[in-house]
Amino acid sequence: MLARYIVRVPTLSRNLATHAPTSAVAATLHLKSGQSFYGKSFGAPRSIFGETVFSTSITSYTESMTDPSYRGQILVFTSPLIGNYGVPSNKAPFDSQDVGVYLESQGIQAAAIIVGDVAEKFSHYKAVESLSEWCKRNNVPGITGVDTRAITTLLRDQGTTLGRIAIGEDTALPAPDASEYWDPSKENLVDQISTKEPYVLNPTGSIKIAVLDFGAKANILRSLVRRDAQVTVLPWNYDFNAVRDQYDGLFLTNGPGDPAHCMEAALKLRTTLEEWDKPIFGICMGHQIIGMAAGLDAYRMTFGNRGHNQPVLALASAGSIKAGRVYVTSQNHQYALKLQEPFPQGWEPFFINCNDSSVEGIKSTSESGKKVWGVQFHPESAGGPLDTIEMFTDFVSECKAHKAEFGTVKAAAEVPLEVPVKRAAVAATA
Ligand SMILES: NC(=O)CC[C@H](N)C(=O)O
Repeated sequence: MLARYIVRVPTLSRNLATHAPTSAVAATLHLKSGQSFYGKSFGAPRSIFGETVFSTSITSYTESMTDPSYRGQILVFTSPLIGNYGVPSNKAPFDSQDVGVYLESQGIQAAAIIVGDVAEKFSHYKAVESLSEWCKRNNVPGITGVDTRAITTLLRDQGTTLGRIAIGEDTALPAPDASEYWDPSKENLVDQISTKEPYVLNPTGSIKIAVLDFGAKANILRSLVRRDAQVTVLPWNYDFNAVRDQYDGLFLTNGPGDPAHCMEAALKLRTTLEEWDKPIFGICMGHQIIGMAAGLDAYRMTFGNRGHNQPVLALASAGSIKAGRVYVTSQNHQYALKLQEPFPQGWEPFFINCNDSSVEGIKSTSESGKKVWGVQFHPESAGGPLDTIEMFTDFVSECKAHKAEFGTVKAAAEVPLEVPVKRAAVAATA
């Protein structure tokens, strides 16, 4: 009888037995601005360079670290204890209904992580390894035992700063010269991470959405697939205009680095906006590209916004979004669109950040006759709140409505495939 009152915690006891303690190997974070922070190494014993940023998220370190937008960045977590629920398996069955991974991409994207106190013991029913073991397997270094509040205060005041993580023997070396620091914002990180070849997810979906991949988080693709969209993922600089009429909508994803490297995509999108009237939705980098195509400028913020608690005020209503409401959002960005007066013809601000008044969204005006939205935050969360997840439903519904009214027109690119067959058939019967 009593057995049913006994709570069983099998994963806890198993993990406690298998988890190794943090090494006593020294690790140092050097900042280009001259400060150094001394702690202990965990994860891979590898010295690296990167751009030092902080995130105020309390949970979801696994999702943040696999978010391709963190590529090249040394991620400082302000939450003092990280790792206590371990790391789940990243394997998900590739059944065309899902996207092949459980987390946000194949592996860890951040260059390194910095935590106040890494949890050596972890407990979660899905956990298969510790944060430290996962970092080691992915060749990603970590530092624990440093004052992350001090680092965060510095970064908040002086802005995102280039950094160097020195591990073990390298900690005896002097801090690098300013000229030695690697600056990821000088590189086209999107080109490194974007798919090289187009591929299709959920081929039986009821509407066809093309996705320009700037470094897509898996949950963006999942959020479309789960709304019954057939998703064609295209390289970031793909000539979408050549095939656009095969699709019922266009989606532009998040992505790492400076959006200026993606001007080529923004210019192509300008043509799309001029000549194509189907729904378009962009998130984060995708939103910045839409803004640049619309004629807005993007600028580098001091320390950006990274965290899962960013309040944004809706300035306009559209679909599930109601003007005047505040939504709490998940964010990870360093750049933003400049608020300008007046806004380009046919466009209006959609959301504004309640903390720093940065532009959080833009949309086409109702007079423009278009259905185009971009948001700086992440409605798909992973991690973070789902306040704005219905924006995906809004987008898919708009694509379906457009298709119901006008149908999907076959593109010129498809014609050569069909025309010879039809001609041959006609010739044979003549
Ligand atoms: N998450 C993103 O897409 C970020 C966009 C861009 N890399 C920025 O930092 O602003």
